[in-house]
Amino acid sequence: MRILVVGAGAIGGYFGGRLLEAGRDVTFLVRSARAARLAESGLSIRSAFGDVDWPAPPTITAGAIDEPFDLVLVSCKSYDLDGAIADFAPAVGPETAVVPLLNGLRHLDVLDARFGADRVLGGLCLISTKLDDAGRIAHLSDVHRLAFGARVPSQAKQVEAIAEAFAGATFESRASDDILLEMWEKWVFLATLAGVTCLMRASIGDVVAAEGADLAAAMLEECRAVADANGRPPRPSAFESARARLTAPGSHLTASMLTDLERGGRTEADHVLGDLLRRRPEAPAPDHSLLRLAYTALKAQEARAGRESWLSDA
Ligand SMILES: NC(=O)C1=CN([C@@H]2O[C@H](COP(=O)(O)OP(=O)(O)OC[C@H]3O[C@@H](n4cnc5c(N)ncnc54)[C@H](OP(=O)(O)O)[C@@H]3O)[C@@H](O)[C@H]2O)C=CC1
Ligand SMILES: CC(C)(CO)C(=O)C(=O)O
Repeated sequence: MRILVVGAGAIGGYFGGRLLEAGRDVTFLVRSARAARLAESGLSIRSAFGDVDWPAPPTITAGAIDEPFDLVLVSCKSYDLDGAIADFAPAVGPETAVVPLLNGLRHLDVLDARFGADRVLGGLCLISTKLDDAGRIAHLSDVHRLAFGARVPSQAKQVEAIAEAFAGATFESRASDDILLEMWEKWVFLATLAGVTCLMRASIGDVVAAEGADLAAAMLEECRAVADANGRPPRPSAFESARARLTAPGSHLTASMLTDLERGGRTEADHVLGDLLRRRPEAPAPDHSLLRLAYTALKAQEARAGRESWLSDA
């Protein structure tokens, strides 16, 4: 199976690197700066499950793809999706499976519109990784799970082939019977985690220590209500596990969005929080929900960063 990993960042670099390590046929679609760094320093993963140091991993840049791949793993940020789609489109042929690993759900509509829903499977990952200053992938948690699954019955054979390709790599992979539900469940959890940890600029344990566990639980309820209204109520076990993780004393858990926010870079606020707000059947009036507060806080930081960079350019 020829696998194209779109982006060799925190997620693509981790799972792509693990697949390379397991001997799979992997190529990374990268932009010029990342291509140069990978050519010079290689792909490095630092993880409790074992490090990877892969000198000069196979890379390709936009414009050089001249035939379809069997699997395209999409691992860019949501705000780069349109550009990435334009770049990897030549890799998608009639038999290609596109598996996105982004948080949220809106990307499915975007990918469906470009490639057709029968090309686009569902996917998600549970892991915490970031690129360190040297461009290495730092794996920060003791979890590295990837789930994928068919959204239409005709994708069953592709799911089998992907399961076979992923088996034996150093991460947990699983074909899901209801990947859309799992994506909603992760979104409900993640939107709360991102909302709470970005608003408070602190870990879950810090928020609990400040007697804010009830706020996390209340935001989780707001997110669950959106999933319910969209016909995808989280299963009780998934919801209870989310609530326990979001209110756990001493927990170091934060969302990857907090790392982006603290770096002063862009965040996926629109994709993760804004899209959830948009999917509410009816907004309260006036809308003083916690979800809107968290979204507005992130958008205000974006506005501030834009204004400050405009001032420093002037
Ligand atoms: N990090 C985490 O712990 C987790 C992240 N996620 C989700 O995974 C997704 C990816 O996040 P993450 O890996 O952290 O993000 P990163 O920013 O670390 O990586 C994204 C990569 O995509 C690359 N990219 C963007 N556009 C293109 C393009 N046109 N061609 C080639 N490469 C491109 C970027 O390249 P360049 O270097 O050129 O900018 C960057 O290296 C997000 O939706 C995130 O929410 C999900 C679970 C956990
Ligand atoms: C919650 C977590 C760490 C799980 O993978 C995540 O998806 C993120 O922070 O972006």
